[in-house]
Amino acid sequence: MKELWERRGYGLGRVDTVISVDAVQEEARRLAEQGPRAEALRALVRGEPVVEVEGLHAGYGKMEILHGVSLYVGDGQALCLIGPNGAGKSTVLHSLYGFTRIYGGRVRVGGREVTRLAPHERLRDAGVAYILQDNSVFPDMTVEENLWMGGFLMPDPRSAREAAERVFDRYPRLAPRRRQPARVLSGGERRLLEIARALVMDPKVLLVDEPSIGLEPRFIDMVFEILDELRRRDRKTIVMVEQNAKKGLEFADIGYVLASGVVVRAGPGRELLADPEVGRLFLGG
Ligand SMILES: Nc1ncnc2c1ncn2[C@@H]1O[C@H](COP(=O)(O)OP(=O)(O)OP(=O)(O)O)[C@@H](O)[C@H]1O
Repeated sequence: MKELWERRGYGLGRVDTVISVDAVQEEARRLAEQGPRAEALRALVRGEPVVEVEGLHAGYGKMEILHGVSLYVGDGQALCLIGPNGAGKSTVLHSLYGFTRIYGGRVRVGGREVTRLAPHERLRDAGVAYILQDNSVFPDMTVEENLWMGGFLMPDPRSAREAAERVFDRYPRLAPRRRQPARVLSGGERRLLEIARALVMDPKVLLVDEPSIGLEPRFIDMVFEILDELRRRDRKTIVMVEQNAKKGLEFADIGYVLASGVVVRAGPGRELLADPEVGRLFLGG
């Protein structure tokens, strides 16, 4: 109790806060007990997991947001996290990339322990790339400069440019725009550029935060087609958060429902989609 109190950073003497911290802890424990066991989550993976999260307690500063999250996803598989606002979905991605403080548990990628690695080490050494939610292009840089930025951890600028050329070859739609500032791109092209930039380092794992946010339907379909090809053809492992639960679960091999920092349900994406309880809570009945 004292430890959680300190993690949450509350001052002494606030009896109401003591009760609420206890309540949070109790609620998380209750939800976790009813939720799926680690073995059941592990069983959703084909073969060896590429990403393995075990009993993760993580948050920001002294505020614990995830209360013992386990997560497994394999080669060429996509896992989609859904759940209410504030459930901690983005915090799971942040923790996989090294943006959070970890209080307990561990994260392994490709069999390698990365729990304590910084984001740049996870990208460079473990092949984990993070595609931010919403507009993260550098608007005043050209399209090709944006792509070069994706190779900022490469040993020299030439390798970054060569890798960027390979990405241009793959997404010819970007090539005619290469010398234009990224700000002139449409919303869909920007999202494509964000994905393309993450691919410059040829990562194994793609963390994708809200790929459909702010896009028109035809661009949403384009983005999911690109992700599908990356999963099937390139055998990338994808962990995504998606507010559009229907779209996300239709796409994902594995779906997790997160609530109050705990995994409360999990299953093959389409099975979860058909789950009446999930439908009632997230799909409007
Ligand atoms: N960088 C941060 N620093 C401090 N607290 C944060 C930070 N990012 C998120 N939080 C807090 O963590 C909790 C979980 O937020 P998170 O964004 O992970 O939830 P989410 O399930 O992704 O929600 P949403 O669907 O609204 O994006 C919230 O209480 C939020 O205020």
